[in-house]
Amino acid sequence: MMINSKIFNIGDYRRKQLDSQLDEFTSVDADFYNFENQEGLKIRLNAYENALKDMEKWFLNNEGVAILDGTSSTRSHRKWLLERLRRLHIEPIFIESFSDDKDLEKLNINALIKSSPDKKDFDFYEEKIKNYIKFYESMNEYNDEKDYTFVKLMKKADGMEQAVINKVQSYLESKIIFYVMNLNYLNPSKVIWLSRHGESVYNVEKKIGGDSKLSERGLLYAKKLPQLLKEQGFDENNQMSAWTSTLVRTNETAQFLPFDQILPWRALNELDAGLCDGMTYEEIEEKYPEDFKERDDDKFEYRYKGGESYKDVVLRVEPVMMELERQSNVLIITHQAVLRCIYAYFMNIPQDQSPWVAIPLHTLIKLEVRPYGACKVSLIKANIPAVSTYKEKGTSNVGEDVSNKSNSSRSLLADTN
Ligand SMILES: O=P(O)(O)OC[C@H]1O[C@@](CO)(OP(=O)(O)O)[C@@H](O)[C@@H]1O
Repeated sequence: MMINSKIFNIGDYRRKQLDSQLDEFTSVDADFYNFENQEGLKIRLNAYENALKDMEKWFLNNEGVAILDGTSSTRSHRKWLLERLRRLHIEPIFIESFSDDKDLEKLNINALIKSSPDKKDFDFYEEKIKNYIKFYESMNEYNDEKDYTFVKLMKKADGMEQAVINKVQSYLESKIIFYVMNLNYLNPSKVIWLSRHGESVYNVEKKIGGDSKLSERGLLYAKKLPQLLKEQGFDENNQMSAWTSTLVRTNETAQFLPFDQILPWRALNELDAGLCDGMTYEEIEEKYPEDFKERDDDKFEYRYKGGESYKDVVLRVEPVMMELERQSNVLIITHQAVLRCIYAYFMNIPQDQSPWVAIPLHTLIKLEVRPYGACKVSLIKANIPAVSTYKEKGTSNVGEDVSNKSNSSRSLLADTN
């Protein structure tokens, strides 16, 4: 949403603190979360103090949204926190998520075991939750919190889903609430599949933009795509949908998929190259040398004459990202620039670097999204030759066939978090 933001995770501060106190880090046990455990309470308050100090420093140089990621499940803690924040002239929104659904609890714990830096033990998390519940005071039940800005999201085992929103006072707050209401916050793990369209006639001719058909090799990729998904364990009984752009090359790539739903989105169309649409990079360099350089210097912000910038694309794909937050088992077939934006969102890649991520043709990308921001990437190569459409900074060369080169410096970072 183009809003600068930073996460301050209380668990990280707690771990840092304990790490320095102990010779070898041993994670806390579940009793640490018992509010009668004075030692545990002290350590956690201290972690909050340290996070707030860093947050204050961050706000000196940044405008935006700081996310204080910690549990504030009692009225007294929230009161303490609110006072501390107001002293720093920071106005908080509290976010509460509530569920009494045991199946969801299990799902969450199992996901945590995979990716949390704390104990990898089911009983530990069950015990920790029990300790929290003992002292839990929900936000909308107490009059003394009527002036707090908060959103409480509820998902009950009986199927009831509700949101309570209190005292929203600014545009930014309403944007944040819109965002969190769209998050599938209680279902922590999911798989998203990404792919560029098959090689297009324009890709072969080194032209950008346009609305050309697939090349012969591109069509081979389209035919192979269902098999690639199957080999990855995609189960035809699972409800799976593909989202494409409205352009011919992505629709042709999706044509052999045995899915119930294939949904074309205009928002997934390729970055609009405006006056340069249909040209090669060499032609652009020759005809508009200043623009060509300007784009290389700041590719994220540069807007083609009569066209778009990467920044414009990020804003335009927002509805797709919001919908994606709710979904799992979606295959998105789109274009080089749009895929970079989507990939950067999940992989936390800084804006200025995102337009330079190499996303090769004829490669299926599997993203396993997990809590703690960890995301596992696997690249599944179709082994069908294709040109490269990657343009290095400072040159106008593209077109080399890189489909069989693995681990080249240009390939997208695999298996990072
Ligand atoms: O931002 P750069 O690196 O120019 O990449 C975007 C370009 O990628 C291309 C291919 O060169 O996309 P596409 O995936 O639709 O084939 C162009 O149409 C588009 O202008």
